[in-house]
This record gives sequence, C-alpha cells and structure tokens, in this order.
Amino acid sequence: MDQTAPAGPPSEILDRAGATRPRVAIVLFNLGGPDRMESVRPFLENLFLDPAILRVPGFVRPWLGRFIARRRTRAASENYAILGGKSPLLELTEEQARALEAALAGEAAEYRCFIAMRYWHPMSEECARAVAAWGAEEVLLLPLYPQYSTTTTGSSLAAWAAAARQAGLAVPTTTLCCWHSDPAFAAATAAMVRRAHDEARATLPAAVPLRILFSAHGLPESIVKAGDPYQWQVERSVAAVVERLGIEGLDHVVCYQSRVTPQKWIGPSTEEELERAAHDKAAVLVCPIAFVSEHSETLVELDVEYREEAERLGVPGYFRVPAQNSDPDFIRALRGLVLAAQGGGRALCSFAGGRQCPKSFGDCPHARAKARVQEMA
Ligand SMILES: C=CC1=C(C)c2cc3[nH]c(cc4nc(cc5[nH]c(cc1n2)c(C)c5CCC(=O)O)C(CCC(=O)O)=C4C)c(C)c3C=C
Ligand SMILES: [Fe+2]
Ligand SMILES: [Fe+2]
Repeated sequence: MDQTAPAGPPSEILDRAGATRPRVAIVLFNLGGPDRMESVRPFLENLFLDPAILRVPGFVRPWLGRFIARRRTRAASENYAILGGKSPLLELTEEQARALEAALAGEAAEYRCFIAMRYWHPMSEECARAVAAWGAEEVLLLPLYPQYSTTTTGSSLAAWAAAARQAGLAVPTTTLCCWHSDPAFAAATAAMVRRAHDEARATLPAAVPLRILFSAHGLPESIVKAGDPYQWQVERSVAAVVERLGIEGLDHVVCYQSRVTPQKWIGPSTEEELERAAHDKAAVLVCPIAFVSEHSETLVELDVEYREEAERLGVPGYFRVPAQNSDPDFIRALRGLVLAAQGGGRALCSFAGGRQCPKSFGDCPHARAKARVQEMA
C-alpha cells in the first residue's frame, strides 16, 4: 500500500472561508497479516519475536520465537490458503480508512488516515515516514482494537513511538488507548447483533433456545494476572452491547478463542461453550467482540472450524454476527471518537500526556501494565 502523499505546506489547505485548516493524521493500528503465502513465516516471526507476545528472557527470544513461528507456519498457511493465499485485513482497514476520511470531510481540520500494522506491511516505520511527508501538524493514534491489551495496543504504541522518533516526527500526539464502552461503538455493534439475532430466530423452531457467544481473542492467563486490562475491558464491551440490545433474559456468555500456545489461557474457551450449548440443546450466535474487521480468526476459525465442531457436537444451529468492517454506524462511532479526542472534551488516558481517562472510557490501569512489558523487553 502506498501511503505517501504529495507533501504540500499545511498553509495550502484552506477551508471554504479561506482560512487554513490544520492537518491531522489519524494513525489506524491493527495487527496485519500476510499478503501472500511466502509472507506467512516472516509474519509469524515478527509476531513471536515481539517481547509483548513472547514473554521470555531476551536472550532466549530470538531462538524460541523463530522456533514457534516455524512450527505454526503450516497451520497458519492452511488458514490463509482458505482465504485465497492472503489476509484480507489490510484491504478492509484501507476501506475503513477511506470511510473515516469521508465521514470527517468538511470538519475544521484536514484529516487523513494512515495505517500502521504491527507484524506485516505497512508497518510503523513506513507509516511514520508517510505521516511526516504529508506535513501532519497533529497526530491521533487510533488503535482498531476496542479493548486495550499490552499484546496489541500496547505493543503497537511502543512500535509507533520508536518509528516516530526515527522519522523525526515531533508533533503533538494524542493517543486513544481504548474505547471498549464507547456508547456509539456499543450501539453500532448491538444493531448488528440484533439483525443477526432476528435472522437466526426466524430460521429456528420456537422451542430451540438461542445463546449469544461473545467470542474474543484469548490471552495467556499470566498476562492478565500481570495487570493486562483486556479481559476486564472485553467484559465491559459485552455489558455495554447487551444493555443496548435490551432483550430481557438474553442468554449470553463471554468466551475466548484462538489459543496458540500451550500455557493456560483465559476462559471459558469458545470450544467449551460449544460443548455446553450442545449439552443444553441451544443454538449459538457467535459475535466477535474484540475484532472490528474480518480476518483469518473470523473467516476460518469461526466460520469453518468452530462451525464444523458445532455440527459434530450436535449444536442445533450455528450463526455468526459479521465483524464491523466499514459498517456506517461503526464508522460514525470512530468519527465521534476522533472529534471528541480533538475537541479535548474527553481527553484520554495516561498515554495522552498524563491526563486521566474520562469516565466513559472506564478505569485505565494501562500505565502499570505497560511499564511491566517494557521491563521485559
Ligand atoms: C501468544 C500469541 C498471541 C496472542 C497473545 C495474541 C493476541 C491477540 N491477537 C489479536 C488479534 C489478531 N491476531 C491475529 C493473528 C495471530 N495472532 C497470533 C497469536 C497471538 N495473538 C498468531 C500466531 C496469529 C497469526 C494467525 C495464526 O497463526 O492463527 C490477527 C490477524 C490475522 C489475519 O488474518 O490477518 C488479529 C487481528 C488480539 C485482539 C489479541 C489479544 C487481545
Ligand atoms: Fe492474535
Ligand atoms: Fe485508557
């Protein structure tokens, strides 16, 4: 993806009244994914060499990270082969970027979205150079992870800080660390859940109960015990969506998918919840709650692997809520987050220069968790 922009001086950007408009770069973070089959192994190496992911002493990491990546390559390659030989994550993020720019057109600032993937291109270095070349006067860091984890947002922000320094990018920077309970995000997600719930209900016999499995990416339990706020924030997101749904007696549960290492991960696992649903003779509606784009863990793990498992177990129905992608209500929610951050009305957490998280974003125990990750690096 070519993020380079013709770099004109900021003063060339005028609003309708002829006044200058400040240039604000919005940096969208996501994990990234391989762009062809040959990239699967180096992508996995980047992932498992990250100290935020593989928490072992630094002298072991290069060897162990490459070893785990090599062992994981086959299973991951099979998944990307199902998706046509690459991850769709970059294209979907580019669509989100263009949709968000369109939603912000006509505002008092000139907004442009840039993408920084953590483990495959375009990564932070390339992105920071493009932001500098564009002549950004302000930067807003917006992770496409609603919940903060040291393994995702924390790792991306650390990579960005190093890349921005290297690119000589020294402009005021605001960080939107997490938006797990943002009312517009919750409302957009609830609307998607409701549509899928109604469709599922319409195809099921009245006697068959329907249970919503809010399925989030899992984490090793040790990371949560070390202070990572992710699980707590996932629970907050689910509570906000369920409240918005307002369905009395809604049968729902939070569960965790995508375990990839042998340690103990947080639970219950999505597989365990499929077993429970089979036992209870309940159909399931699976709602991804920590991903806002489709990718291998939704399109393969949820749509192929867990679906087959549900059939094998005799779960009487298996349905899925799509990821947000460029859903207009979701893009409007992102727009609201950007404007609130720029307006200073809901200035952010400790990452935003020591200011407190606003109440609507909940507690923000990130700084402590972040410090621990840096100690391990
Ligand atoms: C110890 C390993 C991993 C942790 C911890 C982890 C956390 C985590 N990941 C996401 C979101 C995504 N993960 C994706 C791919 C992916 N993740 C891991 C491992 C860990 N993730 C691997 C090995 C892979 C590669 C795919 C595979 O081998 O199965 C992706 C992108 C996938 C794509 O198709 O592009 C996303 C997105 C979250 C939200 C999270 C913790 C909060
Ligand atoms: Fe992951
Ligand atoms: Fe925060």
